[in-house]
Amino acid sequence: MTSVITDTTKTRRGAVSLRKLTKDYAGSRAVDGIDLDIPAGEFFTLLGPSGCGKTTTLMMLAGFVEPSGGSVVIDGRDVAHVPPPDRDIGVVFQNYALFPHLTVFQNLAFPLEMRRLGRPEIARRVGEALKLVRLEQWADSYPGQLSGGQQQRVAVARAVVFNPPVLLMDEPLGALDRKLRLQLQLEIRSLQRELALTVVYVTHDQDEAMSMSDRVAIMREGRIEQMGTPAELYETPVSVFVADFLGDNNTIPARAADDRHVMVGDVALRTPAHGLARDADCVVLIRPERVRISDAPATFSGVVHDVVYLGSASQYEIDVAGAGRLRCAVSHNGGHAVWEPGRRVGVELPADSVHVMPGDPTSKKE
Ligand SMILES: Nc1ncnc2c1ncn2[C@@H]1O[C@H](COP(=O)(O)OP(=O)(O)OP(=O)(O)O)[C@@H](O)[C@H]1O
Repeated sequence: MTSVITDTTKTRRGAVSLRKLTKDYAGSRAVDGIDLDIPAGEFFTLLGPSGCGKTTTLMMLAGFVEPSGGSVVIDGRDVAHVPPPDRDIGVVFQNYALFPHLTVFQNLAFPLEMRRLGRPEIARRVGEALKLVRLEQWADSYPGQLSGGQQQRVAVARAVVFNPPVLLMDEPLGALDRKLRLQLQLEIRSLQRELALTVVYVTHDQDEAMSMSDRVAIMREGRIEQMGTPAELYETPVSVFVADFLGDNNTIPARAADDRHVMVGDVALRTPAHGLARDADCVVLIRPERVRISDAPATFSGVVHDVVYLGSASQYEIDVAGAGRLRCAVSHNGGHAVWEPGRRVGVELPADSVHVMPGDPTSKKE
């Protein structure tokens, strides 16, 4: 027997577009004119610090929050003012939101009854959805009899049981412990691929965003600061905010010299062209794993302040003249050299690993 759920998704429904989407709350702007195109079948994540407008954006997509302006278009249809049940969108929240007095089967049947499907069809679809999340044997249990992870799998099954092309998820794994979270990340990703769903996912956890998403939008104060694949965001951040939000980062105050150099203290550091005015204040960004240290003389000279053994790598803190205290991660490929605190080392900041930008070096992720 062919699956109703997988059959109909082959048509690739689920393209989502937001145009100048805005939400004002009593004089303050929570979402500030967001433009976004998410192709059908993409796993797209809104990532950002608390209060940046992720949930408000998602709720406008779902229809639970009325936009102050702009449009929400799904497969060419503007749904900005269409009630939630008529949008054909599945939603999963952090706090499962299952009906405690209904069995797992009845929870899943609910959205199908709302859509007035017949009993045999409901039984078939609920069976398929439970199979997808491997909970067939729990059909007659109540949510309170299930673990947190199982309850969230029921919530996911309930959100896809009526075969929506778009699934919205707001911090769905936030209440679970780390091990379970990693397992459910994999399960959600494989379910998304199997059903060819468009997923719009909200999280403030950068690792979760990086490991699950095709593309990520980093939000800041109601706007999208940068959008791209996880690798694009990590490798070529457009701002200190993005670089700080995704992964660890050294932020070094500098001054523009010419098109190919910036001054870090007294040292002229070669960098890619950056187009800053001569003598302009700027910052040099470099990831800890890109900082090179050695016993040989190098562009910079530093003294090891501290070293932490992390198993696969050692993390050094090095006081570098003119650059301040830098973090440097040295991975252990087989053996590894250990530089003790107090040891003088040569430090290189390779030109292909640094980003130079105007910016506020005090900007830190929350
Ligand atoms: N119902 C509301 N009434 C007034 N202000 C609101 C309301 N909902 C959200 N806000 C405000 O809008 C801004 C964005 O909130 P939102 O919940 O979308 O952020 P978020 O990025 O999802 O944060 P978090 O990760 O903490 O959930 C915040 O300043 C918040 O205080």
